[in-house]
Amino acid sequence: MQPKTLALVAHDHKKNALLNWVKAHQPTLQQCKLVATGTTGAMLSEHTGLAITRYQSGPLGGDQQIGALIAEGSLDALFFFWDPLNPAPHDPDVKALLRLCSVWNVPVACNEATADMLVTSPLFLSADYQVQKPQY
Ligand SMILES: O=C(CO)COP(=O)(O)O
Repeated sequence: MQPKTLALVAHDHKKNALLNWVKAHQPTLQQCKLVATGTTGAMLSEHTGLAITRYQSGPLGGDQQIGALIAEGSLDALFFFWDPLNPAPHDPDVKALLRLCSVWNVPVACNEATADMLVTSPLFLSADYQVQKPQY
């Protein structure tokens, strides 16, 4: 069974929240393949030592690169602590990424509470469980 591939993304005002969340769940997360947008990935690996594949920074296309993983069926879940209180210049990319999660039935957590539930879910963690991809 392949390890699950998880994407970790946070806007600047949410990066500390994501770091704290990652530290709290590090034993589980280190069994997964982790990918992230550029600045988020650099910050998380610097402070946790986790191996994280980094894509471009979000405003430079990183959200779209993670979206491409979704479209090719290579992502098992997205943890995206986006900032509801500050506008992002690449808001269309943010919306597109969240939209693809709905299109492809990819679990997505946008805050700590949902992220806690997803990453501790026996269903999600079970080796046999595969998210059902819709047929188009
Ligand atoms: O902007 C982002 C997501 O939309 C995150 O990008 P960074 O991880 O490069 O800050």
